[in-house]
Formats: sequence, structure tokens, C-alpha cells
Amino acid sequence: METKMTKLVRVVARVKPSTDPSSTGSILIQKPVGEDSETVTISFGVQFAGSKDSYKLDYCYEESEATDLILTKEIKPLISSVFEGRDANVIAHGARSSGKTHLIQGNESEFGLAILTMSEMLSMAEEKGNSVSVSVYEVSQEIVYDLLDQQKRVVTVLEGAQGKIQLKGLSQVPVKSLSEFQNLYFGLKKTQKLSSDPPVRSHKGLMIHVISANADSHGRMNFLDMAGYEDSRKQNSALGPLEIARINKSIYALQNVMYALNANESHVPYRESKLTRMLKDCLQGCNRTLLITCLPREFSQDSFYMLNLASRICQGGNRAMNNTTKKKINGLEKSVSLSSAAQRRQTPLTVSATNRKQTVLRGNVTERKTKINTAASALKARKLFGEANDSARCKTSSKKMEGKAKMTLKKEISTSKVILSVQASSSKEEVCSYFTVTDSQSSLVEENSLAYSCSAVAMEPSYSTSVSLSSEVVDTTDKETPRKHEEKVSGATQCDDAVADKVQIVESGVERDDNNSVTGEDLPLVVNEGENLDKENNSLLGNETASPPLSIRLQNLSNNLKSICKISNQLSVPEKYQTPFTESQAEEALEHSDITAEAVVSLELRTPEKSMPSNVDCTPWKTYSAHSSKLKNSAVGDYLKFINTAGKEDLKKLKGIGEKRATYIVELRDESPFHTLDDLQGIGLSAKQVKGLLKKEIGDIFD
Ligand SMILES: Nc1ncnc2c1ncn2[C@@H]1O[C@H](COP(=O)(O)OP(=O)(O)OP(=O)(O)O)[C@@H](O)[C@H]1O
Repeated sequence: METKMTKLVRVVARVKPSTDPSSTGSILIQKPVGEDSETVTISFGVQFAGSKDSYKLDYCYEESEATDLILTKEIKPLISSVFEGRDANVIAHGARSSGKTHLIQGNESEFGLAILTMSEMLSMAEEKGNSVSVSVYEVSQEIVYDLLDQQKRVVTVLEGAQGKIQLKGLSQVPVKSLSEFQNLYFGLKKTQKLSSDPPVRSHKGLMIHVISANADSHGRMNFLDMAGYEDSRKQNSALGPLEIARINKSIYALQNVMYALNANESHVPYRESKLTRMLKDCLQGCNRTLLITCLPREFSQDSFYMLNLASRICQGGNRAMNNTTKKKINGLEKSVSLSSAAQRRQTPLTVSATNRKQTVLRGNVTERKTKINTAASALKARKLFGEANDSARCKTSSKKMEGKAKMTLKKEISTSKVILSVQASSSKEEVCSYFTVTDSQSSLVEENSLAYSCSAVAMEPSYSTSVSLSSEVVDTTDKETPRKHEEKVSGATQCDDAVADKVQIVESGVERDDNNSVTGEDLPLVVNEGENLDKENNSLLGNETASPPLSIRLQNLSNNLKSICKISNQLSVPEKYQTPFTESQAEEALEHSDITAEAVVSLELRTPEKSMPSNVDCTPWKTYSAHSSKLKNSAVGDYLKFINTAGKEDLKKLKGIGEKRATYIVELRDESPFHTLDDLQGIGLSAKQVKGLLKKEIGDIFD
């Protein structure tokens, strides 16, 4: 009996038999119509916290069901599609020691899925006259290694202009018989150099390529044995919390991709990790994936969490909340606000946050830990996907910035007029070469630069802690009197999509993308669209001691803008400043002009955008549009800056921000500041509501 696979990602579970016969706690599996069940429900015994929760998956294979059955029911349909030239994926994920490797590789007494599948594929290939070859790889610490190479060569993931992924350096070895394959696959451990010290865990992949007789079709079957998920707060782990967090991040990244695929989202965050980037072609389009959640029969918090996420992927991003979900969310809402500090320690932290807080985490085990963990796990699930979206946005923004900066650099080659106002001076060559090796370096930058992670993409990692990129746009049409507009890039950047799409990513094999500098969080403060936000806080009471209200700040900003516009038309930089500026030279130059200190500050807050050359090309309309778009970006930047820095009382002066939201904002921004307006959705506001709030604030300037 074959299973119809209508979803892009089918999510099933595989139960690992209990190793402890005396164990009382075990998972409960409900299959309404036995083997024919379309969905199954998995829950935990009543003795466990969170036992009321049950999770739906497409199916669950229990210990009694042989691995052969998984082949027949799940993998055979995939094999057919591979022979038609498509790609397919079988991914085993789960907590540590949940049986992933056993499932894929098997042992002497029981063949794993890879062997069974290879056997099937070889006989099909023989029938059809196709050829089969294999690649075996490992992804460890964001580096891909070719395991069929004696020296574990590093594989470079290249993305062509059309977005096509090339795995440069990954061997493909032809396979003609099962024994040949087994020798190759299982002989690996003996021939390879030993793993690095300290130990690291990795994701292991097997790619089976099928090439048709006339070489006009090439399908791939990809088996992936994911590294095991483990709570980074575990004290008895062989790995350090950072390494665990790094692994977990790549697990989340893959799960986010699965979720986005199943939810048919327009954006799939492939660039969240090396693994998802390298598998992009295999995962995307109409290629099918079988996600197998490995579950030990005994309850474990880590398995519970993995199941929770798998179930969410399975449900295909069904965001319509039923009553139970709402109830859970409300419960969480309460617990978040009541014990925010304790709770935050239980929720997953971004890797950066984990680094910052790991010492605190170790000291905090409460008697309510299991209970809190349960709530936190549910919260994690939501946070995870929120993180993914926001991170994706952030990354997109990074890419956009990258593209934009690249354009500026091109300009620089012809004009020699780029200024880098960084902590250390950087040669032009360094900067240019940086732009050809990107993506994960941008992630490295994010690691160190939480607040401005999107903006710092153009910097070498070592500069990234507090760098900002100053791009200078030179009006080359009037070489006699070049006009300069210097702008610092801020985290709230919104850039040009068209530019971003043209960026060609070339990755180095020695890169490390190990941190999660994700910003927003999908926290459970439920506000319905159209709800009157003003009711939460209508008063804008003056407080002399507090920082000035946003409206005043926006008004100041608008005044500053006006003065800058005036200045940009008047400012003629002295001859000696026409060569590249250092920061101090720039300051000196400003001293010679009539730019006020306020204007300089306002320049620093500015988001980058195409600078308008103020020469003959500018019609009054273009000038006006450019200035109003600057005003808009500045207002947004200032609004976010206010949200990221203001005290709770000040926050409450904003329209729509009451006690609850102010508390959330303060909690959330501690972990990850708000970079874009979209990030504010993390406090339970819809995009429409966020826009409405800002409109009201700006509108008030004119009252
Ligand atoms: N279905 C099974 N039947 C019998 N033993 C199993 C089964 N699944 C796993 N095991 C045993 O459990 C242990 C852990 O399994 P395995 O190594 O496959 O876990 P894993 O999830 O790959 O671990 P890690 O997270 O470390 O990669 C092994 O000793 C394995 O033989």
C-alpha cells in the first residue's frame, strides 16, 4: 500500500524501543485506523508535565514495525520521482541517541533505510539502464566535508547567478552493486582522519545520484542523518553549550525550511545555515521530503521538544488558532509576564544570547523546572518560527545591504571615493575581497553585532563589534565640484530588492556561521487585527524627567532633515578633503561647514538609501521624493531606536503600548533588539497595526 504524498514535507515518527524495561514513562500513540491512519496523535503519559499536549503527525512507525515497511510506504514513491529526474530527501532528526543513525545505516541484524533504498535503486537502474553514483558528506561547524575523500576535503557551496547550487569539491563515486556501496559507505570510518578535538557533532549526508542512460535527467535521493538535538543547558553533555547551540541552530534552520515549504510560504529561509543552503536545490520546487522524527519510547524533554516542532511542520503552518491553542497561549502569556526572568532562562536563546547568559543558566534549576520547560518548549516552537522569519528578513536585509554596498564599491573603483569609518582602517583590497566571499561571513558579523547585525555585513569579522559602513556617493557627473553625502548604515535598513537579487554569493569553505542573531519573536500576546490599540494607552502624559516624547523627537528629526537638505545644497567641501576621509577628517570638514552637531547626530541615525545627486538631474519632484523617503526612514529609525532604548514608562507613552506590551518590549529587546518594524510583530502586533501606530505618531507631529 503506497502513501499519497500531497505535502512537500511528510512528517512521520519512528519509535526507538525502550532500553529500560522497568521504565514506566512512555509515549502514547493513537492510530485511529491502524496502519491506514492518515494522521496519528502522539502524547505523553499523564505523569509528565505537559501531558495534556498531544501532537499530530502524518504517521508513526512503532518498534514492532520493520524498517522495510518505511521503505515500502514512504520511500518507494520517492525513488520513482528520483528516476523521473527529481530530487527527494529522507531526513532523520530527533534528540540525541534517538535512533537516527540506526534508522539510516542500520546494523548487522537490520538494514537501515540507506541500504534498503540503494538496493531498490540499483535494481531499478539496471532495469532502466541508468547509472548510479554516490556522494557522502558531513556538515560540521558550518563546514561541509567530502567523506569520500581521504583527507576529508572541504566542499565549497557555490550559488550561481540563477540561484543554482554547486557543491564544488564533492566527489561522486559510481556504484554498481550493493556490496560495493556497503564497502564504500561503511568503510569510511576506518580510512578517515580522526575527528577534531574537542569533539564536534555533525550532520551526515548520503546523496545517491541517478543519471539516465542518455544523461538528460539527473535525480538525487538525499539521506540526511541530523546531529542530535540537545538542550544547551545540560550540564553533563560532552559538548560545550556553544557547540550545542551551534548544532541546535542548524537543526532549527532545517526545521524552519521544512515549515516554510509545508506552509507554502513565499520565502523559504535556505540561507539560515550551511546545510540548508547546500540542500536548497534538493529541497525546493516540487521535490519531496520525508522528515522522520526519531523518538525513544521513554519520555525525554528533548524528544518532546523535537516532536513539538515536527508536529508544527506537519500541520503545514496552519496558523489559525483553535481554542486549545489560544488557551495555551494565554497561559503562556501569563507565565511569561509573571515570571519573565525565570521563563526567559527556559526559552531558547539565540546563540549569542546563550553565550551571554550561559553562566546564569547553569545556576538556575527550580523545582518547577519541568513545568516551565514544557511551557517554554511550546513557546520555543513559536519563537523558532518567528525567529526564522525575522532572521530571514534580517538576512535578506543583509544581502540587500551587501548588494548595495557592492554597487557602491564598484563605483569606488572608478572614483576611489569610499570611506570606511570602522574601528580599524581597512585597505581597499581587503574590503573588495570581502565582498566576493560573503554570506556566512555576514553571519559572523551578526554574531558580534547584535544591534546592527544587518548593517555590518560589509565588514571583516574582526571589525564587526561596532562597525558601521559609511558609503560615500560621489556625483561623478560634475567632477569639478563633487558633492558628498555621507551616511551611516543603521540596523533599520530597508534596501533595494532588485540590487539584492543580483548579488552572487560565493562562499569560502572555511567559514563559520554559528550564531543566531535573530531579532523578533513570535510571542503570544494575542491582538486581533483591527482591535483598537489606543484603548490600551491613550494618555500621553508629560513627564519632565523622562526622555522627550517620540513626537518631539520626530519633530526634531524633521528639523534636522531640513537643515541637512539646506546644507547639502550649500556645502562645498574644501579641496584637501576631497581625497578619502578618515573619520576625524570628516569631523574636521564638518567643523568648517555650518552643519550643526544635531545634524551630525541625525546623519548617524540615517538609514542608507540611494543618495540623490543634487545637480542638474534633480527635478523638484525627485528632490522632494528623495527627502520624504529619507524622512520616512529616519522616522522609522528613530521610532525603533526609541523602542530599543526607552524605559517602560516612556514606552507606554506610545500609542498602542500599554503595560503588557511595554514589558514585552523590554524583555525581548534584551535578547534581540528590534531592527525593523516587522520585528515589532514579535510583541503581538500585526504588520498593519505597526504601520498604524507609526502613522499616528507621525501624524501627531502636525497636531
Ligand atoms: N530501532 C532500534 N532498535 C534497537 N536499537 C536501536 C534502535 N535504534 C537505535 N538503537 C540503539 O540506540 C543507540 C543510539 O542509536 P543511534 O546511534 O542510532 O542514535 P542517534 O540518534 O543517531 O544518536 P546521535 O544523536 O548521537 O547521533 C545505539 O546503540 C543503537 O544501536
